[in-house]
Amino acid sequence: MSTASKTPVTILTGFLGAGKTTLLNRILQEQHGQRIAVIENEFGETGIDGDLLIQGDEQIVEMNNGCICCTVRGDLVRILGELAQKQAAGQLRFDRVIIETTGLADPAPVAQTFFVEDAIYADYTLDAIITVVDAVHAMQQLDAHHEAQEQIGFADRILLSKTDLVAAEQVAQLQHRLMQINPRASIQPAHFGQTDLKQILDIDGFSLDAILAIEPDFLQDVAHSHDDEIRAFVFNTERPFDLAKLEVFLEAMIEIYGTQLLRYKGIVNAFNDPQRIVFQGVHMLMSGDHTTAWQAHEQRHSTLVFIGKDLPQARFEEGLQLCLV
Ligand SMILES: Nc1nc2c(ncn2[C@@H]2O[C@H](COP(=O)(O)OP(=O)(O)OP(=O)(O)O)[C@@H](O)[C@H]2O)c(=O)[nH]1
Repeated sequence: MSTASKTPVTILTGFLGAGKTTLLNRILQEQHGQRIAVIENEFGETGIDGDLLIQGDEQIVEMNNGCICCTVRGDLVRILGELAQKQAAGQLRFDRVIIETTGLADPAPVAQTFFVEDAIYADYTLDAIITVVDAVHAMQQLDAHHEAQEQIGFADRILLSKTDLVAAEQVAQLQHRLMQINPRASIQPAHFGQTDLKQILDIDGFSLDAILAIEPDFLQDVAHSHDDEIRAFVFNTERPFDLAKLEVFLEAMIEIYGTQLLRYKGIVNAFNDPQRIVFQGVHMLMSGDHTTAWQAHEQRHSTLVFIGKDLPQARFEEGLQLCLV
Protein backbone atom coordinates (compact mmCIF):
# COMPACT_ATOMS: atom_id res chain seq x y z
CA MET A 1 0.00 0.00 0.00
CA SER A 2 1.40 3.42 -0.80
CA THR A 3 1.89 6.06 1.87
CA ALA A 4 -0.88 8.10 0.29
CA SER A 5 -3.52 5.56 1.23
CA LYS A 6 -2.22 4.98 4.72
CA THR A 7 -3.61 6.79 7.74
CA PRO A 8 -1.16 9.31 9.21
CA VAL A 9 -0.39 9.00 12.91
CA THR A 10 0.91 11.77 15.15
CA ILE A 11 2.52 10.96 18.48
CA LEU A 12 1.98 13.68 21.05
CA THR A 13 4.44 13.69 23.89
CA GLY A 14 5.67 16.08 26.57
CA PHE A 15 6.34 16.10 30.25
CA LEU A 16 3.64 15.89 32.93
CA GLY A 17 1.40 18.92 32.77
CA ALA A 18 3.10 20.36 29.71
CA GLY A 19 -0.18 21.03 27.94
CA LYS A 20 -0.77 17.94 25.78
CA THR A 21 -4.47 17.63 26.60
CA THR A 22 -4.95 21.37 26.09
CA LEU A 23 -3.39 21.08 22.64
CA LEU A 24 -5.40 18.00 21.78
CA ASN A 25 -8.65 19.74 22.73
CA ARG A 26 -7.67 22.63 20.55
CA ILE A 27 -6.97 20.34 17.62
CA LEU A 28 -10.29 18.57 18.09
CA GLN A 29 -12.20 21.85 18.16
CA GLU A 30 -10.54 23.42 15.16
CA GLN A 31 -12.45 23.45 11.87
CA HIS A 32 -9.95 21.45 9.88
CA GLY A 33 -12.52 19.10 8.37
CA GLN A 34 -10.61 16.02 9.44
CA ARG A 35 -11.93 13.19 11.54
CA ILE A 36 -9.44 12.25 14.18
CA ALA A 37 -9.17 9.06 16.22
CA VAL A 38 -7.45 9.73 19.53
CA ILE A 39 -5.65 7.10 21.54
CA GLU A 40 -5.09 8.17 25.12
CA ASN A 41 -2.64 6.48 27.37
CA GLU A 42 -2.91 7.11 31.08
CA PHE A 43 -1.21 5.64 34.09
CA GLY A 44 -3.41 4.05 36.67
CA GLU A 45 -6.80 2.46 36.78
CA THR A 46 -9.00 5.23 35.58
CA GLY A 47 -8.35 7.64 32.79
CA ILE A 48 -8.76 11.26 33.68
CA ASP A 49 -7.91 12.95 30.45
CA GLY A 50 -10.70 11.11 28.66
CA ASP A 51 -13.14 13.08 30.82
CA LEU A 52 -11.31 16.32 30.20
CA LEU A 53 -11.38 15.92 26.47
CA ILE A 54 -14.23 17.54 24.71
CA GLN A 55 -15.91 14.77 22.79
CA GLY A 56 -16.98 15.54 19.29
CA ASP A 57 -17.14 13.24 16.31
CA GLU A 58 -13.87 11.75 17.31
CA GLN A 59 -13.30 8.25 18.43
CA ILE A 60 -11.42 8.26 21.72
CA VAL A 61 -9.83 5.11 22.97
CA GLU A 62 -8.14 4.95 26.35
CA MET A 63 -5.45 2.58 27.39
CA ASN A 64 -5.28 2.43 31.15
CA ASN A 65 -3.23 -0.67 31.73
CA GLY A 66 0.10 1.00 32.17
CA CYS A 67 2.63 3.09 30.43
CA ILE A 68 2.44 2.91 26.66
CA CYS A 69 6.15 2.37 26.35
CA CYS A 70 6.50 -0.70 28.52
CA THR A 71 3.50 -2.88 29.07
CA VAL A 72 0.99 -1.98 26.46
CA ARG A 73 2.66 -1.87 23.12
CA GLY A 74 0.66 -5.01 22.37
CA ASP A 75 -2.46 -3.07 23.24
CA LEU A 76 -1.46 -0.26 20.94
CA VAL A 77 -1.03 -2.71 18.07
CA ARG A 78 -4.39 -4.29 18.88
CA ILE A 79 -6.20 -0.95 19.11
CA LEU A 80 -4.71 0.34 15.87
CA GLY A 81 -5.64 -2.96 14.23
CA GLU A 82 -9.22 -2.74 15.48
CA LEU A 83 -9.55 0.85 14.34
CA ALA A 84 -8.34 -0.12 10.86
CA GLN A 85 -10.76 -3.06 10.73
CA LYS A 86 -13.71 -0.89 11.74
CA GLN A 87 -12.69 1.67 9.17
CA ALA A 88 -12.51 -1.03 6.47
CA ALA A 89 -15.93 -2.37 7.50
CA GLY A 90 -17.43 1.11 7.27
CA GLN A 91 -18.26 1.24 11.02
CA LEU A 92 -15.85 4.09 11.67
CA ARG A 93 -14.43 6.87 9.61
CA PHE A 94 -11.27 8.73 10.50
CA ASP A 95 -8.57 10.52 8.54
CA ARG A 96 -5.81 10.48 11.10
CA VAL A 97 -4.81 9.16 14.50
CA ILE A 98 -3.25 11.05 17.38
CA ILE A 99 -1.65 9.10 20.20
CA GLU A 100 -1.25 11.05 23.43
CA THR A 101 1.42 9.45 25.56
CA THR A 102 1.73 9.83 29.31
CA GLY A 103 4.06 12.45 30.64
CA LEU A 104 6.78 9.97 31.40
CA ALA A 105 6.47 7.78 28.35
CA ASP A 106 9.48 7.19 26.21
CA PRO A 107 8.21 7.77 22.68
CA ALA A 108 10.71 5.36 21.09
CA PRO A 109 8.78 2.11 21.42
CA VAL A 110 5.65 3.84 20.19
CA ALA A 111 7.49 5.14 17.13
CA GLN A 112 9.17 1.80 16.57
CA THR A 113 5.80 0.08 16.46
CA PHE A 114 5.32 1.70 13.07
CA PHE A 115 8.60 0.33 11.74
CA VAL A 116 8.42 -3.22 13.03
CA GLU A 117 4.81 -4.33 13.12
CA ASP A 118 3.81 -5.43 9.62
CA ALA A 119 0.10 -5.27 10.33
CA ILE A 120 0.43 -1.65 11.44
CA TYR A 121 2.80 -0.70 8.68
CA ALA A 122 0.22 -1.81 6.12
CA ASP A 123 -2.44 0.63 7.31
CA TYR A 124 -0.61 3.48 9.03
CA THR A 125 2.24 5.84 8.46
CA LEU A 126 4.00 7.67 11.25
CA ASP A 127 3.71 11.36 10.46
CA ALA A 128 5.59 12.99 13.32
CA ILE A 129 6.43 13.16 16.98
CA ILE A 130 5.26 16.44 18.49
CA THR A 131 6.67 17.38 21.89
CA VAL A 132 4.95 19.97 24.07
CA VAL A 133 7.36 21.84 26.34
CA ASP A 134 6.26 23.83 29.38
CA ALA A 135 8.14 27.14 29.23
CA VAL A 136 7.76 27.63 32.99
CA HIS A 137 9.10 24.30 34.19
CA ALA A 138 11.15 22.91 31.30
CA MET A 139 14.57 24.09 32.50
CA GLN A 140 14.12 22.37 35.83
CA GLN A 141 12.57 19.25 34.25
CA LEU A 142 15.44 18.99 31.78
CA ASP A 143 17.91 19.22 34.68
CA ALA A 144 16.17 16.60 36.74
CA HIS A 145 14.63 14.10 34.36
CA HIS A 146 16.29 12.18 31.65
CA GLU A 147 12.87 11.42 30.09
CA ALA A 148 12.27 15.13 29.53
CA GLN A 149 15.50 15.34 27.51
CA GLU A 150 14.61 12.22 25.56
CA GLN A 151 11.27 13.65 24.57
CA ILE A 152 13.10 16.65 23.10
CA GLY A 153 15.56 14.37 21.34
CA PHE A 154 12.82 12.50 19.51
CA ALA A 155 10.78 15.51 18.45
CA ASP A 156 10.05 16.50 14.88
CA ARG A 157 8.35 19.65 16.17
CA ILE A 158 8.52 21.32 19.57
CA LEU A 159 5.60 23.37 20.86
CA LEU A 160 6.24 25.81 23.67
CA SER A 161 3.33 26.20 26.08
CA LYS A 162 2.94 28.77 28.88
CA THR A 163 5.21 31.36 27.29
CA ASP A 164 2.66 33.87 28.61
CA LEU A 165 3.95 33.16 32.12
CA VAL A 166 7.67 33.81 31.62
CA ALA A 167 9.88 36.63 30.40
CA ALA A 168 10.97 36.69 26.76
CA GLU A 169 14.59 36.35 27.85
CA GLN A 170 13.81 33.06 29.62
CA VAL A 171 11.97 31.76 26.58
CA ALA A 172 15.00 32.58 24.43
CA GLN A 173 17.32 30.72 26.81
CA LEU A 174 15.05 27.70 26.79
CA GLN A 175 14.85 27.72 23.01
CA HIS A 176 18.59 27.77 22.81
CA ARG A 177 18.90 24.79 25.10
CA LEU A 178 16.25 22.86 23.17
CA MET A 179 18.06 23.57 19.92
CA GLN A 180 21.26 22.18 21.36
CA ILE A 181 19.53 18.98 22.32
CA ASN A 182 17.69 18.71 19.01
CA PRO A 183 18.62 20.99 16.11
CA ARG A 184 16.29 19.11 13.74
CA ALA A 185 13.02 20.09 15.36
CA SER A 186 11.59 23.52 14.74
CA ILE A 187 10.15 25.33 17.74
CA GLN A 188 6.87 27.23 17.74
CA PRO A 189 4.69 28.69 20.50
CA ALA A 190 1.36 27.15 21.49
CA HIS A 191 -0.57 29.49 23.74
CA PHE A 192 -3.16 27.27 25.42
CA GLY A 193 -2.77 24.86 22.52
CA GLN A 194 -3.28 27.55 19.93
CA THR A 195 -0.82 26.95 17.16
CA ASP A 196 -0.56 26.66 13.42
CA LEU A 197 -1.87 23.17 12.73
CA LYS A 198 -0.31 23.11 9.29
CA GLN A 199 3.01 23.10 11.08
CA ILE A 200 2.22 20.05 13.16
CA LEU A 201 -0.07 17.81 11.10
CA ASP A 202 1.01 16.22 7.82
CA ILE A 203 4.59 17.31 8.18
CA ASP A 204 5.99 13.96 7.14
CA GLY A 205 8.70 14.07 9.77
CA PHE A 206 9.32 10.35 9.38
CA SER A 207 9.32 10.37 5.63
CA LEU A 208 12.62 9.89 3.94
CA ASP A 209 11.79 12.83 1.72
CA ALA A 210 11.45 15.22 4.62
CA ILE A 211 13.76 18.16 4.36
CA LEU A 212 16.53 18.24 6.86
CA ALA A 213 16.49 21.84 7.92
CA ILE A 214 19.02 22.78 10.55
CA GLU A 215 19.71 26.16 11.97
CA PRO A 216 23.28 26.66 10.76
CA ASP A 217 24.65 28.41 13.81
CA PHE A 218 22.84 26.61 16.56
CA LEU A 219 26.07 25.46 18.17
CA GLN A 220 27.90 28.74 17.89
CA ASP A 221 26.60 30.42 20.98
CA VAL A 222 28.01 28.54 23.92
CA ALA A 223 26.66 30.84 26.62
CA HIS A 224 24.18 29.19 28.99
CA SER A 225 25.23 25.78 27.84
CA HIS A 226 23.92 22.94 29.93
CA ASP A 227 25.31 19.61 30.74
CA ASP A 228 22.50 17.68 29.15
CA GLU A 229 22.98 13.98 28.65
CA ILE A 230 21.04 14.13 25.42
CA ARG A 231 22.87 16.12 22.79
CA ALA A 232 23.06 16.44 19.09
CA PHE A 233 25.87 16.84 16.69
CA VAL A 234 25.84 17.54 13.01
CA PHE A 235 28.33 16.37 10.42
CA ASN A 236 28.47 18.53 7.31
CA THR A 237 30.69 17.98 4.31
CA GLU A 238 30.87 18.76 0.64
CA ARG A 239 33.20 15.85 -0.04
CA PRO A 240 31.34 12.81 -1.36
CA PHE A 241 30.95 9.61 0.67
CA ASP A 242 31.95 6.14 -0.35
CA LEU A 243 28.50 4.67 0.17
CA ALA A 244 29.60 1.10 0.87
CA LYS A 245 32.02 2.29 3.56
CA LEU A 246 29.43 4.60 5.06
CA GLU A 247 26.87 1.80 5.30
CA VAL A 248 29.28 -0.51 7.06
CA PHE A 249 30.33 2.26 9.44
CA LEU A 250 26.78 3.35 10.30
CA GLU A 251 25.62 -0.22 10.83
CA ALA A 252 28.52 -0.83 13.20
CA MET A 253 27.85 2.38 15.15
CA ILE A 254 24.16 1.57 15.42
CA GLU A 255 25.02 -1.90 16.62
CA ILE A 256 27.20 -0.45 19.38
CA TYR A 257 25.35 2.76 20.25
CA GLY A 258 21.79 1.89 19.18
CA THR A 259 20.34 2.15 22.66
CA GLN A 260 21.92 5.59 23.18
CA LEU A 261 20.96 6.90 19.74
CA LEU A 262 17.52 8.45 19.89
CA ARG A 263 17.11 9.82 16.39
CA TYR A 264 19.40 10.20 13.47
CA LYS A 265 18.80 11.44 10.01
CA GLY A 266 20.88 12.46 7.08
CA ILE A 267 21.16 13.51 3.49
CA VAL A 268 24.09 11.83 1.83
CA ASN A 269 26.02 12.90 -1.22
CA ALA A 270 27.47 9.60 -2.46
CA PHE A 271 30.34 9.46 -4.90
CA ASN A 272 29.24 9.10 -8.54
CA ASP A 273 25.61 8.91 -7.56
CA PRO A 274 23.19 11.25 -9.32
CA GLN A 275 20.64 11.08 -6.51
CA ARG A 276 20.52 12.12 -2.89
CA ILE A 277 20.34 9.36 -0.35
CA VAL A 278 18.30 9.98 2.75
CA PHE A 279 18.45 7.80 5.81
CA GLN A 280 16.87 7.98 9.21
CA GLY A 281 16.36 5.88 12.28
CA VAL A 282 15.20 5.45 15.84
CA HIS A 283 17.58 3.50 18.08
CA MET A 284 18.60 0.36 16.17
CA LEU A 285 16.10 0.62 13.34
CA MET A 286 17.45 2.44 10.34
CA SER A 287 16.07 2.87 6.84
CA GLY A 288 17.43 4.68 3.84
CA ASP A 289 16.71 5.25 0.20
CA HIS A 290 17.58 7.22 -2.90
CA THR A 291 15.49 10.35 -3.32
CA THR A 292 15.70 13.36 -5.63
CA ALA A 293 18.50 13.93 -8.14
CA TRP A 294 21.14 16.57 -7.54
CA GLN A 295 20.69 19.49 -9.91
CA ALA A 296 23.59 20.71 -12.03
CA HIS A 297 23.71 24.11 -10.33
CA GLU A 298 23.53 22.70 -6.81
CA GLN A 299 26.43 22.38 -4.43
CA ARG A 300 26.31 18.70 -3.50
CA HIS A 301 26.75 18.16 0.22
CA SER A 302 25.96 15.79 3.05
CA THR A 303 24.36 16.63 6.38
CA LEU A 304 24.05 13.99 9.07
CA VAL A 305 22.47 14.62 12.46
CA PHE A 306 22.82 12.32 15.44
CA ILE A 307 20.82 12.87 18.61
CA GLY A 308 21.56 10.71 21.58
CA LYS A 309 22.80 10.14 25.07
CA ASP A 310 26.52 10.42 25.78
CA LEU A 311 27.49 9.76 22.17
CA PRO A 312 31.22 9.72 21.42
CA GLN A 313 31.13 12.57 18.94
CA ALA A 314 34.84 12.37 18.08
CA ARG A 315 34.55 8.70 17.27
CA PHE A 316 31.64 9.33 14.95
CA GLU A 317 33.42 12.21 13.25
CA GLU A 318 36.68 10.33 12.77
CA GLY A 319 34.81 7.34 11.37
CA LEU A 320 32.74 9.48 9.01
CA GLN A 321 35.90 11.19 7.76
CA LEU A 322 37.30 7.80 6.83
CA CYS A 323 34.21 7.06 4.73
CA LEU A 324 34.79 10.09 2.49
CA VAL A 325 36.23 9.67 -0.98
N1 LIG B 1 -0.78 29.89 31.26
C1 LIG B 1 -0.87 28.84 30.44
N2 LIG B 1 -1.34 27.67 30.91
C2 LIG B 1 -1.43 26.62 30.06
C3 LIG B 1 -1.00 26.72 28.71
N3 LIG B 1 -1.19 25.51 28.13
C4 LIG B 1 -1.69 24.69 29.07
N4 LIG B 1 -1.85 25.35 30.25
C5 LIG B 1 -2.36 24.83 31.54
O1 LIG B 1 -1.48 23.85 32.04
C6 LIG B 1 -2.17 22.85 32.78
C7 LIG B 1 -1.78 21.46 32.28
O2 LIG B 1 -2.26 21.30 30.96
P1 LIG B 1 -2.68 19.88 30.36
O3 LIG B 1 -3.11 20.11 28.95
O4 LIG B 1 -3.60 19.16 31.26
O5 LIG B 1 -1.27 19.13 30.39
P2 LIG B 1 -0.93 17.61 30.01
O6 LIG B 1 0.39 17.63 29.35
O7 LIG B 1 -2.04 16.99 29.26
O8 LIG B 1 -0.83 16.99 31.45
P3 LIG B 1 -0.65 15.44 31.89
O9 LIG B 1 -1.66 14.66 31.10
O10 LIG B 1 -0.90 15.48 33.35
O11 LIG B 1 0.74 15.07 31.58
C8 LIG B 1 -3.64 23.17 32.60
O12 LIG B 1 -4.07 23.86 33.75
C9 LIG B 1 -3.67 24.09 31.39
O13 LIG B 1 -4.76 24.98 31.40
C10 LIG B 1 -0.49 27.99 28.24
O14 LIG B 1 -0.08 28.17 27.08
N5 LIG B 1 -0.45 29.00 29.16
